[in-house]
Amino acid sequence: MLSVRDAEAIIFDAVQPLHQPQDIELVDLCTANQRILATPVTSGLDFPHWDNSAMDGYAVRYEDVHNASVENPVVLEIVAEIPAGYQPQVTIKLGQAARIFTGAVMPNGADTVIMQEKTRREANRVLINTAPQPQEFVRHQGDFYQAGSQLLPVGIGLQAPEIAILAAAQCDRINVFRRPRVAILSSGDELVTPAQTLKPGQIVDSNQYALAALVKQLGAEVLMLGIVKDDQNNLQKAIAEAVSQADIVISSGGVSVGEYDYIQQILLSLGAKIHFQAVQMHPGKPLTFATFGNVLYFGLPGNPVSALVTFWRFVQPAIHKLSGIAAGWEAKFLRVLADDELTSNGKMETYIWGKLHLIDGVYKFHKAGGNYSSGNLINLAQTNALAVLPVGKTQVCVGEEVLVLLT
Ligand SMILES: Nc1nc2c(c(=O)[nH]1)N[C@H]1C(S)=C(S)[C@@H](COP(=O)(O)OP(=O)(O)OC[C@H]3O[C@@H](n4cnc5c(N)ncnc54)[C@H](O)[C@@H]3O)O[C@H]1N2
Ligand code: MOO
Repeated sequence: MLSVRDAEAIIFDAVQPLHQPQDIELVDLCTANQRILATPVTSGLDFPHWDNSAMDGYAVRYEDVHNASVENPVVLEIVAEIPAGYQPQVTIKLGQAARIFTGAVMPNGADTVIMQEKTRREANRVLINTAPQPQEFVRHQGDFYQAGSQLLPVGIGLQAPEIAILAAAQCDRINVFRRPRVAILSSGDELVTPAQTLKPGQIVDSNQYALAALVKQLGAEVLMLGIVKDDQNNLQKAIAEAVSQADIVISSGGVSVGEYDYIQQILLSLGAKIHFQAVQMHPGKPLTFATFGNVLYFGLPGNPVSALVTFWRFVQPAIHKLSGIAAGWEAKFLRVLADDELTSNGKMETYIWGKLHLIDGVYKFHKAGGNYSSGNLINLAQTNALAVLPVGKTQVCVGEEVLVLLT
């Protein structure tokens, strides 16, 4: 059976990131958070724009103060006060200083700033009682970056620091990649919506709502296509429509070997390339992955926990890669200590849901209590990680290191 690692490689290989010109859209800086930059950003200005003070204090000539000490303070005449935001009009001559504030432009003649705490003010004179380093507390024009230098490359995720950089560079409209469009449908005659009255044998479609929440959290657009009955015509129509509208189609249910599990046949009849139909993992073995050109199709197992585990392990990284991010789309694993004994039959890569607790600065994995069934949603609530036992590993003891996937 296909290993999880090989399945992941097949999926990544099939993902074509949204890098075409038609995938680029212009957004306001205020709505750019979490978007992916689509064109590089270059600075039009040096930063800092001018030589300026890094402290509230006095702008002086180093040659005046380089021998200052508590025993031999230097007395300078204050000839100007320079608040931030103004162009100084004076030139500081020998024996002179300017009162200056953090961020204010350095006046001509001055090359060093003495911080306020190292001085004593006496009317229009200042006593300097410490020798500074040459050019101390002056931020020089272009120290941080120069006009023409690239500030941000294509493919990075925009968060607070990048947004600050864009604002400082006066980029108030930014090219980003459009959000991936993800269509979700649930298949099964037994399914009803949460609002419908349950008849004997029926089950509420919870997968669609959970998957939609996960897709939205990743910043992608969701198209909820509802419940599709296990009828070949209905399913064929629904999948064809989903493929025409979306970059990724996710269905859940109908992928194992039951008589009514039509999905594989339908995918083939619609011209899909089916890459695999099972993965050596538990839960989640009956996972189908197919492509229609650049459109990805994930047929997730119907069992609610299996649907979420396969989403976290495979669909989430695929959405990340598709979104145009340049690096770091892979599933993220942490090495932590097990706080419970974890077991597997050793035949499948086994995913055990639970919670990471931070104890004395060390993350410990505590498995969820109750019944571990891929049909039982209840103990998945409030979990934040999946411990992963590789094929062949049947037991992880308390205190042993284990790899966890953050969810
Ligand atoms: N003979 C075999 N039977 C099964 C196998 C197998 O290898 N051989 N694999 C089992 C495993 S493992 C899983 S997982 C399931 C996957 O089955 P399907 O993907 O075909 O899903 P369904 O049969 O449609 O449903 C399974 C289960 O999940 C419930 N379900 C389905 N959709 C939803 C939904 N949208 N929201 C909530 N719950 C849903 C459904 O009612 C069933 O209880 O197959 C095993 N069988
Ligand atoms: O692999 Mo299934 O996904 O156990 O319920």
